[in-house]
Amino acid sequence: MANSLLAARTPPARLREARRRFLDTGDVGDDDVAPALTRSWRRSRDFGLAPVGRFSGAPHASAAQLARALEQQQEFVAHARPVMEFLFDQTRDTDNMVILADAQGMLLHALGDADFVDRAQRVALRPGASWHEQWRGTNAIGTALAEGAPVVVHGSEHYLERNAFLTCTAAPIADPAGRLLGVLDISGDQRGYHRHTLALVRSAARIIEHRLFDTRHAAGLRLRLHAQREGLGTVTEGLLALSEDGWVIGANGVARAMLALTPGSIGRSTLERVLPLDLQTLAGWSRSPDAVHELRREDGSVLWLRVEGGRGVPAPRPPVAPPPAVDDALAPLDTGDAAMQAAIGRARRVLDKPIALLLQGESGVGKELFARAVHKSGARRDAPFVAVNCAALPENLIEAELFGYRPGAFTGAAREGAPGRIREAHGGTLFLDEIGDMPTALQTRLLRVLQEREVTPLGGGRPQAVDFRLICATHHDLRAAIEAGRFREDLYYRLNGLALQLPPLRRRSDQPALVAGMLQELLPGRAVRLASDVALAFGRHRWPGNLRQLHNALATACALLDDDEHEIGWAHLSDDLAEDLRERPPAREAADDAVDLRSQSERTVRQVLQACAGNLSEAARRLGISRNTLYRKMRELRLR
Ligand SMILES: Nc1ncnc2c1ncn2[C@@H]1O[C@H](COP(=O)(O)OP(=O)(O)OP(=O)(O)O)[C@@H](O)[C@H]1O
Repeated sequence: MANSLLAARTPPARLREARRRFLDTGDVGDDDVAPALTRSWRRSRDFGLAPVGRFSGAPHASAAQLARALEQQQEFVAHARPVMEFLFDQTRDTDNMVILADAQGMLLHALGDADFVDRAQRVALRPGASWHEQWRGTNAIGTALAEGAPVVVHGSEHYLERNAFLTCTAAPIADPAGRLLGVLDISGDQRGYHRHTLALVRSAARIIEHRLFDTRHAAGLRLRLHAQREGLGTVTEGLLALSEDGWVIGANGVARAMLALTPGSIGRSTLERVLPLDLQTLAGWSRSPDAVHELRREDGSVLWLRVEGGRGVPAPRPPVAPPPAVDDALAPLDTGDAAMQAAIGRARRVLDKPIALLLQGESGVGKELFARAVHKSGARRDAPFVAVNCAALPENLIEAELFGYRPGAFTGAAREGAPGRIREAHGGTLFLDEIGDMPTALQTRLLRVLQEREVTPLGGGRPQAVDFRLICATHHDLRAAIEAGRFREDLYYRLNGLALQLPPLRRRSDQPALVAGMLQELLPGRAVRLASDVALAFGRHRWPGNLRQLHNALATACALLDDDEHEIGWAHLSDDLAEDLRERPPAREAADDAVDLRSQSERTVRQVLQACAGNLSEAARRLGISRNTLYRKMRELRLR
């Protein structure tokens, strides 16, 4: 349902009165004001924004930052552009702009009527500007993101008075795994408001979601669903993608609503769980892709569906050709999860460039494996890959291990000396794991090596030139370590040419594919799979040890499997894992999200405080919050 914040529902005089009362007392005092509008005004107030008077400013991406954002969201923007052009054609000469923003509210692309663009420029409706509510208060882009639903924000519903000349309509766009990608918006002069704009923007957002879905799942088994037979093939149909063994691996917004799927359940639910249909029947239906089938659900309602793709059925041509498959050492790590795909795509772009990579992620997510794959995919692949775990070595040995030593440099040193791991990596890649655990004295030496590209062994001697690609990994928050004085800030910037975040297993949408890959590697040539109840329990589990834990669990199960067995059941699992799996973790997603939000907020506050060299008034201004709110946040985050 759209959250219409429309003034049309609240007469202008009542809205003005409600706004005045809200600004005076913090309460709208009018039941006719849409709850979504009240929520958004409250958020705007809590961000410390001043509704009238001088605009306190908002971040604007540099040309390079915008180019990087566009590159990262290439697929999203490519699918949105033609739809935006169509929309622009529909609204041409009506003083309007069509705008695409990312999930943080940054404008990525805009098309507009020249006359209106001039006025819009003054409020920064141009690519690179941020329209997150944090900076601009109630506005269609920021509010659609905050509410996760289509909205119209008209005239003085905007929190900032300077935006009251606008009428804006926006709808969020999600990827096939249900993750928010951004927002499509039409903004224009409020005098030209047209009630049909909301329907137009919602349909356009759905078309973009459809295009993304069809491209992402072009080669797989797809279901088109609708409550009415005639609805199939329209933008109101539900779309579901299935893996060959029956896991739901994608669903558009309509299908998610229809089947009560949360984004977190994609990759973790089987076909049988969401529809009264088994895989065998479906496989039969997929042989006649034009046939329409009727399905009666448990509650008596009827769904019509069409099955496309899958084995033996040629998939229809995708509307836009998917990017060519790359056959490098990183390719096997791409088993379909969007966050992994993004990390792999970004790593590929810097493969042979002198840019240090910083891999971040929980223990066991595969950081070292990723680093090895980066090395093997680049031009240095035949030179050494040298891995040093900074946490595993005693402090007094790391120095000798890394930098090498001359004969007799210290008691217990090898007689002939040692070149050190850094020199061993010459020509190849140096991988420093757990870099956050490196003692500060050694951080200074490492920084010097990185700056001067030469190493001086312990015990003296001539510096030796070294040339290596640097990849570091950590599961610590290095920014927090900098704040705490445990990590050198200058070194951090040297290591962090490009930071890549590898997702924890519980957040990955490709668990079935990962399991299948690991089983193939553990028992090559044997078609072993998980029993369906074990697979479901795996899908629900938190996996605190991530891929390492999953791999160990499967290795144990394979060892316990008889030669003639093909299914891993409860009996093949270690007792403690089976016990953990049987316990359903309560409200896991919500708890995770709360932690994520907290760390995101912590990061932003830290960054801004750092950028303002501790000047709290300036930091509060840049964060768009009052000094008191900043004090409170700092206390909550234990920053003071
Ligand atoms: N894509 C994958 N396919 C199969 N197994 C994997 C994959 N990624 C990781 N693993 C398994 O997980 C183990 C841990 O991976 P890795 O050492 O790369 O993680 P890490 O993030 O560097 O861990 P830590 O932070 O503890 O050093 C590997 O030994 C391997 O068994």
